[in-house]
Amino acid sequence: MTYDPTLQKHIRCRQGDVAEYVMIPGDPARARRIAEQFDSFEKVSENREYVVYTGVKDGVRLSVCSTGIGGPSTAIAIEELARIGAHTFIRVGSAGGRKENIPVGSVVVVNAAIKGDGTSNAYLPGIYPAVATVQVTQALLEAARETLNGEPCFTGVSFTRDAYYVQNRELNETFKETEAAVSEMECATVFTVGALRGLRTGAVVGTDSNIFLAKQLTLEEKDALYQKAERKTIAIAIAALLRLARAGRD
Ligand SMILES: O=P(O)(O)O[C@H]1O[C@H](CO)[C@@H](O)[C@H]1O
Ligand SMILES: O=c1cc[nH]c(=O)[nH]1
Repeated sequence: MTYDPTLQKHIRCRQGDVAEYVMIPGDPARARRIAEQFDSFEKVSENREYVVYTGVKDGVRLSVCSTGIGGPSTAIAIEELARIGAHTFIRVGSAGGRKENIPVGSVVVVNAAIKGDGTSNAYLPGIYPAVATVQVTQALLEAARETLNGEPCFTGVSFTRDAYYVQNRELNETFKETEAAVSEMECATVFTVGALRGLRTGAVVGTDSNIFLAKQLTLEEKDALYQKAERKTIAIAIAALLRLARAGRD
């Protein structure tokens, strides 16, 4: 077998396999649903939590790579994708709403993250903020305006954390007074790895729950609302990447 130094250990992709513009959902099944929105696509690889598709949408080459749950596997995906040519990343995620005015099934463009995870802090000291790239956030907001036809789109900070089933009541209450809109497990890593490696990053999430709502829904009700939001997040992320690709990288 010929040795290919560009073959990446975890995502099992090599130079040429992925586009410069990549969507990075956590869930491998969502990666497939994203690729299905392209005009054409092929599965490039599948290994562990990583499944990679590359295709074309409106003449623009796009890829999608699932990252699994949490910072460690997400950082690996971004590092390896960047080594084979990707430079602009949009996380297309799910998240829990963290404000009473954010119903389940909402769309939220995340512009920064609280570094409550381990991975972002392993990359850069805690005092360095996790912030999305301005151009990517702008493109997401413009795409949301164009795609949602007047339906609401929230913007705010994500509380990124590692322990899904641990709630820190005190922090939750403190963050209620801030711009923290959602909680999830990858944005801080995405933004921090991007900052350190010279990559452009952004995020759009659909909410699948909200611990602050007085009336809690059943899992089935939440799933149904999330599915609708997910379709919107996918449309927004694709439209944003098309805008960014057409504008070129400055
Ligand atoms: O739906 P994804 O993108 O995986 O995102 C959220 O869902 C997972 C937890 O259920 C975590 O990865 C969290 O960040
Ligand atoms: O981390 C997450 C992801 C989705 N929904 C949540 O409530 N938390």
